[in-house]
Amino acid sequence: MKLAVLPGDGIGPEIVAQAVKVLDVLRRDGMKIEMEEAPIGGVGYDVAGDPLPEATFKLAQESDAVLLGAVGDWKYDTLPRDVRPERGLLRIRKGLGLFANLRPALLYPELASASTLRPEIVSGLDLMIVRELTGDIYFGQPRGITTLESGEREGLNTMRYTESEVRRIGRVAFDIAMKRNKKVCSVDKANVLECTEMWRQVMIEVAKDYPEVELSHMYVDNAAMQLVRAPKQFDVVVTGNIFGDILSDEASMLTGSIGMLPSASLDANNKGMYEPSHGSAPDIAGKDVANPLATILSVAMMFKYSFNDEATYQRIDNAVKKVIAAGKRTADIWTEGCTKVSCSGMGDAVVAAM
Ligand SMILES: NC(=O)C1=CN([C@@H]2O[C@H](COP(=O)(O)OP(=O)(O)OC[C@H]3O[C@@H](n4cnc5c(N)ncnc54)[C@H](O)[C@@H]3O)[C@@H](O)[C@H]2O)C=CC1
Ligand SMILES: CC(C)CC(=O)C(=O)O
Ligand SMILES: [Mg+2]
Repeated sequence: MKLAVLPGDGIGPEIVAQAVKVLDVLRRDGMKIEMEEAPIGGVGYDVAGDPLPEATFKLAQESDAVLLGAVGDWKYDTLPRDVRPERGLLRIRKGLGLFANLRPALLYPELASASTLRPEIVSGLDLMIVRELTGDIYFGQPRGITTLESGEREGLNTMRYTESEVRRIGRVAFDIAMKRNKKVCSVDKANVLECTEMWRQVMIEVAKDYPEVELSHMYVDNAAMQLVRAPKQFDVVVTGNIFGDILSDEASMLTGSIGMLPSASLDANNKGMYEPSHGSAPDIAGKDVANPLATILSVAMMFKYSFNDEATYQRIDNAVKKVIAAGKRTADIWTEGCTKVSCSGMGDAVVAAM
């Protein structure tokens, strides 16, 4: 298999290096994996004047899967919007048709004490956020900052979905629910946003093809509250791009840290880009302290979702479980009595456990 490796900015290169170590173990054991690195985000802008250089996009298109670190740094905030690092990320997602973003929030039992919630509220937590990734307010036109005739500025974004976009992410969520606990909660703001009122109508229509699955609906403000009140009421949560972005960061803290939340971004044929749910964390970049487990677990997801290789998924996941059970923790999930390890130390520990 050919993988495009896009480390990106901030902690991106540090965490991706640990995931590559894991891939190297698989290679050592006989798996044929070819990896090619390319710039994206701020680094892409620095070397090619574009946060998604043409050669990077071509490599991603021609590869069987993409491994991405993260993009962004405060130093690019003054650039014109079209060349900011985050636009490179939005363009590669859209360009590759990666409309389905799976973000599993799963609590490893030994990390209950690192969760922001009491152990009895989170123990056994295993929820799957299915976030639509190529529509919504992140992509809707018109957008921009303009000056009105009155002289004051107006900032504008457009929340927009077509029926077919909602239907296809709905199907992804219901298909996943069929393999889990047959429960889908669709999160919207249908009481005030027409875009999401249509979202709700379509989810109800999709549900008719899945009579075994129980569909519920929740407004996003309530969902944000319920996630920290009683998160185990959820199994599969399906929602739009912006709500899913926000709720998945919130859900990550139930598992101990955003450094624990992997993700798969899939197209209609399960070709995918695998990336941690967090950003480039400029505040800790270059210090070898970031948690690489979300990225390593994203590699595990790559085998499960793009290569249909459950055994390799399990091998990586079990190695992570072993390391956590052995008490090794990066700073973000460290609690009293555990052994603090660096980002590279965590990568080495996972490799040893494999
Ligand atoms: N997928 C991506 O590439 C994303 C990029 N961004 C970009 O990242 C930059 C920073 O954004 P923030 O809002 O600060 O979000 P962030 O997710 O980068 O960081 C938020 C907080 O979580 C911590 N954190 C994140 N990942 C961690 C890890 N693996 N281990 C330990 N701690 C970790 C950071 O140190 C920070 O305190 C911005 O330029 C933003 O646009 C933000 C989110 C996603
Ligand atoms: C930079 C954003 C568009 C990405 C983000 O926050 C995410 O995908 O979680
Ligand atoms: Mg986000």
